[in-house]
Amino acid sequence: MSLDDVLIRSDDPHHPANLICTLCKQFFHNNWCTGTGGGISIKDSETNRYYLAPSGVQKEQMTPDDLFVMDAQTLEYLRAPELYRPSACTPLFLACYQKKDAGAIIHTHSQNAVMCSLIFGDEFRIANIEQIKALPSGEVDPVTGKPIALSFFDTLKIPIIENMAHEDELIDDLHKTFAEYPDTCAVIVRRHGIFVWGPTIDKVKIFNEAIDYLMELAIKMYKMGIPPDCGIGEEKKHLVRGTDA
Ligand SMILES: CSC[C@@H](O)[C@@H](O)C(=O)COP(=O)(O)O
Ligand SMILES: [Zn+2]
Repeated sequence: MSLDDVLIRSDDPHHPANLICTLCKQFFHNNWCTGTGGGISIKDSETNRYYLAPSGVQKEQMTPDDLFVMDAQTLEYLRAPELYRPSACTPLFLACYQKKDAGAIIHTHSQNAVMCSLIFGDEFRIANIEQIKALPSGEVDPVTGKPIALSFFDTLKIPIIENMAHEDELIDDLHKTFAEYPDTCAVIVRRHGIFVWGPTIDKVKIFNEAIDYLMELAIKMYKMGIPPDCGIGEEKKHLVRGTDA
């Protein structure tokens, strides 16, 4: 096998080159990555390489041959398919790798993220919902060294930044949210979608699914007049009568 092949060929379904393609197919069917929008980048921790999708392609139709591979140390491309440019989101993915020590990043154009960005101001908030427990609090257990999840009684807060004409123009606001929300694992981009990151692709997939569930629920609560971050038992006094049949 040539070096080019070695970078992307594996029988292991969990190899980053295979996983990016499999997950993008799944995300297409969730309406998260359609019409070329959205994408995934995964770091291979063993080889210290970033796997990146090409730009402007139907993400659900990608094969490992279409992927870019970058050396995480030198940031040089080890593999760059001639036909393509790397994803426009590459600078944002690199920021998550470098500043958040991410192992993978998922970007979707989820309509739930877009709707929440229209409903909320600078911050998406939802509280006291069981699914919140799938998300990290940012704290680490001093004894086990493992990350501590949010509690049922916590409020999930995700910053919302304004969209720009080009992805790379989001970089300053992304860095600002890293400073202002050191514990967040996601940023919503208004009228655009969401970026979610975490230590491994398995974790990021869980975070993205949990956040999307919570955004969908928040939209339903909002429609019923219930503030998504209202306290337990407070919902009844907000409920818009006659719309809950
Ligand atoms: C439908 S265009 C979407 C892009 O502008 C971008 O936001 C995006 O999500 C994917 O960019 P890409 O360069 O194709 O990886
Ligand atoms: Zn996008």
